[in-house]
This record gives sequence, structure tokens and C-alpha cells, in this order.
Amino acid sequence: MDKCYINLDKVDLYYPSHIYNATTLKQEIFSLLKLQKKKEKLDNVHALRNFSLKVNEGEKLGIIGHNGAGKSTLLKTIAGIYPIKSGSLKVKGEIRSLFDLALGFDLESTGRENIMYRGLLLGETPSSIKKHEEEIIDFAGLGEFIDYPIRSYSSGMLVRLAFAISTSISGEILLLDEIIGAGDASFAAKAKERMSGLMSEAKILVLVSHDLSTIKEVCNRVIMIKQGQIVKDGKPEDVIKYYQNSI
Ligand SMILES: Nc1ncnc2c1ncn2[C@@H]1O[C@H](COP(=O)(O)OP(=O)(O)OP(=O)(O)O)[C@@H](O)[C@H]1O
Repeated sequence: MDKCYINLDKVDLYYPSHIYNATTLKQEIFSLLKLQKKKEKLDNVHALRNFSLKVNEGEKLGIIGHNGAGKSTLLKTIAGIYPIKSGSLKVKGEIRSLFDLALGFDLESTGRENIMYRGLLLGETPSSIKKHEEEIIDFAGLGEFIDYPIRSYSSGMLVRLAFAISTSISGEILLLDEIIGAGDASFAAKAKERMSGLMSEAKILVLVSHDLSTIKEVCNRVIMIKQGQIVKDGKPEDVIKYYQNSI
């Protein structure tokens, strides 16, 4: 069987500025009355610049860098969420991304119904979701609330359900934006154990985190990103030291 990999070659990604360049009626009136300067046109944000990266099977890649460096953008680009402007992105292997855990939740539907909706969004088939349903319900530990609309859940209960669904099926390539610590103390311990299992089962792990000790513990390769480019790539201890010296 072919090995998994992620390959980005000279990728450029922009966030379009037109979203922010629109003026509200209030801003127009204030500027007409000369109470406020007319809004300056903003440029597109060039978030990944001529970005090349190859990640091979067996690699547990940590991504570090200052706020706004482009770490989350890179993760979402690998997940195929953001369209790239130029260059190429090739991914071999089934991706499981654990961000936007509650994406696709419908507040008026029950926990059980939401397992189906979210599972379908994660690319599962109805029969595979049904197979995992009891295990998800058991892990979330919501008792009879599983048949209540999720509008009635506390925020901790929602997190439990979202976490249980998103981590019920492992993928070959695991993309993580910070390791999720979910729920109260008893659930957090279970969640941590499950996360460790998923991370060690994954054929490729890509982990974005500001927690350098976790990066050191989990990863066998680290890249540091600055202004949408890799400035250092290598062994965790070397790249972490380089990053710390840059602070
Ligand atoms: N939805 C968006 N629209 C416009 N610009 C964005 C958007 N998301 C991120 N950016 C910009 O893209 C750049 C990279 O942001 P990104 O979120 O990838 O950084 P990050 O390294 O993950 O930061 P942090 O450590 O703060 O989470 C920043 O300049 C940010 O302002």
C-alpha cells in the first residue's frame, strides 16, 4: 500500500481584503459629516508565501511561531479548507482534523441526531456512524440528555459530545490546532488518554501549539513559521531553542 504524505510546493495563500473593505452606512455618514476619516483600502493578507513542505509517514510534525505567523492557516490549507492561489498541494491519506469541533451542530436537534449530522460532515457513511453511535454516547456520558435538543446542554456537555464524535474514528493524517482538553476533571482525563491514543495511531501528525513542552514530548520534527514562511526546520530541541532565542 502507498505511504501517506503531505506535499506543499511553492504555495501562496491570500485572505481577500474585500470582506473588510466594505463600508457600513454608519461609517459613510460619519465620513460625510467629516466626523471620521474615510476608510483606507486594506490589502489582501498574504498568509502563506511560496511555502514548500514535505511531511512523510512516521513524522509527528510540530508547528510553532508567534501569533499571526500562519500556523492555523497552514493547518487549514492542508485540510483543504482554504483554496490556494498558486503552487500545489498533494495529500495522500485520510485526514482527520480536530478543529471546529462543534461545526455542523444543530441546536434544535437532539444529541443523537447531531451525531449523525456531524459524522456525515466528517465524511462518514450513515452505517459507519450507526456502528459508532453507542460508543460515542457512552464516551460523552450524557445519559438521557442524548435524546434532548442540544439547546438544553451546558457548554461542558456540548464539548463532551463534540469531542466524543470528532475523536471516535481515527484518521491516517491527524491535524490538531492545540491539544484539546475538554470538559470537567473526570472527562479531561478520559479525553487526554484518547488524544494520546489518536496521536500515536496516526501515520502522520501535524500539531500546532504554543505549549513547547507538549511539542517536545509528542513531535519528532518541528518547523517554525514567521510571516507565512518556514524559518527553521529540524529536530524539536533545535527548533524550539531557535524560537526561544527569537522571543
Ligand atoms: N479569516 C481571516 N481573514 C483575514 N485574515 C486572516 C484570517 N485568518 C487569519 N488571517 C491573517 O493571516 C495571518 C496568519 O494567521 P493565522 O491565524 O494562520 O496565524 P497563527 O500563526 O495561527 O496565529 P496564532 O498563534 O495567533 O493563532 C495573520 O496575519 C492573520 O491576521
